Amino acid sequence: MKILTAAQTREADAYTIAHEPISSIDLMERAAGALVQWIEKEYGPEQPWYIFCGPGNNGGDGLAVARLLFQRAYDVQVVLVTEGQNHSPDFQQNLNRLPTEIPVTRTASPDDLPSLLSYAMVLDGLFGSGLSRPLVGLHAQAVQHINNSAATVIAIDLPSGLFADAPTPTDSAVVEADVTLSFERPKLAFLLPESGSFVGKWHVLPIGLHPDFLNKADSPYSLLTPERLKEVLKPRLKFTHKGTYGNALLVGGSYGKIGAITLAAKAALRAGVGLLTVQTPMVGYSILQVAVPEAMALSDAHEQHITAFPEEVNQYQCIGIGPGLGQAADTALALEKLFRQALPPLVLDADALNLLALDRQLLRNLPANSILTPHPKEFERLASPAKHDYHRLQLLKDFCQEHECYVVLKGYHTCIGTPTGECYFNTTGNPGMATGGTGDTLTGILAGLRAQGFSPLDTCLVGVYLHGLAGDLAAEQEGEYALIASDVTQYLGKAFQQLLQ
Ligand SMILES: NC(=O)C1=CN([C@@H]2O[C@H](COP(=O)(O)OP(=O)(O)OC[C@H]3O[C@@H](n4cnc5c(N)ncnc54)[C@H](OP(=O)(O)O)[C@@H]3O)[C@@H](O)[C@H]2O)[C@@H](O)CC1
Ligand SMILES: [K+]
Repeated sequence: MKILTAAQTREADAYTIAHEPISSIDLMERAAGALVQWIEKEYGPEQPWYIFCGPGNNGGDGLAVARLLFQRAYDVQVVLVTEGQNHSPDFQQNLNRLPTEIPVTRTASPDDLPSLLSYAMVLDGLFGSGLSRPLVGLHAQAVQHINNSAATVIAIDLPSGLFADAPTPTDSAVVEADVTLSFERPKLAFLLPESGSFVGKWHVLPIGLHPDFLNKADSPYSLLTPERLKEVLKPRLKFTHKGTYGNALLVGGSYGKIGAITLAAKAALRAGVGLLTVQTPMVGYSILQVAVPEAMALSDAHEQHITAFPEEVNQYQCIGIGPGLGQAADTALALEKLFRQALPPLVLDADALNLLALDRQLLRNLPANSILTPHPKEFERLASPAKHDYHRLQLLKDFCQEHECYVVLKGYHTCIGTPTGECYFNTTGNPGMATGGTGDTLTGILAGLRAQGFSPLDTCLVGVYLHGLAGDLAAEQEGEYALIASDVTQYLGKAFQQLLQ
């Protein structure tokens, strides 16, 4: 699902009005209808609803919703924060249509703002995608007033004060929503950590924007949806054997960190790889044989860390390097030597990335189409420090293009960058997965899939989605607090089943 900018959304709006065709006021009515349908499903008419409206079409949506909820016997009142501003035509028309029984507060100063009880519902229709500058004065005070209350806040389209696709200056006033109901597509701001925290749970409400426009719209940003993955992940075929599903090599572990490579190994097997070999330093050999009997073990000559990769690397269809690897000087030398050979596809994580960051020549020799799985700090060591989330996205696109690689930038909405400059945001996963070892399981999954012959892009898309989904299924049983990396691996089978259904 392509993510559109605020400007593209306006174009989609205009295109729909011209080509469906539909009048602008009817499109607003359709949007309001979608909001009300969602609200009716989730909330009964018991609580008082305070509908905050700004001067533009976001406020117009709020007014239309006020009328529709009133018709459904909801207890609604409207709070206008439009003093001294021109109303948009559709706002004005919906104000004219507002039943006279609905109380309307026209706010001229903060004293006019109604007190909001904890059980009240706030519908935030102050500003949407037409926000042109940070909120100040009475608008900012209205936002603070909402944020200081314990009321449940539902934002129309996006939380007021938040820019849809550009950095919102820190300490500017932004509504802290519990729920955001976004028309047709999510906004880029929802998917990034600095802005996404204002959004709460978000849902996309289709409002029938013209498919011709949506299909043609050009955007580097997409949301990962299961529909796309179902085309990639097929059931296994009759008469196949372990040779059909690839031979993966995982290299990592060091004294005290054999657990990391063990976690990766288990996940690679659960991801369906045909054969798995794991190379660890000597200290890991017995541990691995006991912990993962399905894998073959290779021992490095060194007791505590990796000093050389196997000679015959081309018998493998993918090499995953990094979990627990450490940053010893002779490990770095081994990596350098490895990169001088013709190699099967690579998945690089953790200390393999840190070694790349320390040696720019090594980074320049990175084989094309490698998959890198940094968290934001590791990524910034590889690229450069980011001033804000949007800057980090730009760095991601630049880095993937420059090094012809795929970067899985891990986070709440993990973002997969590609050599062609596209970015795919994941929607599975939960804060329970913010715990040691879940990154190692991801490396294992990716190496396992890549060895089975999935393209680097499909490997990233399927692997990242499944990893998050397994975490979600695990959290349903274990809860987010108690979730550990092994649970993710344990639920990987169920995640596959869900995706294959
Ligand atoms: N496309 C769709 O899918 C559909 C979209 N729909 C809805 O339309 C919404 C977008 O509406 P919109 O363009 O009228 O913008 P909106 O956010 O209401 O505000 C604009 C007004 O605010 C003003 N203003 C801006 N910044 C300000 C500031 N800092 N402080 C003070 N004022 C400020 C600005 O004035 P100006 O910048 O000119 O001073 C202007 O008057 C969208 O989010 C969705 O809810 C649906 O109805 C139908 C389908
Ligand atoms: K809003």
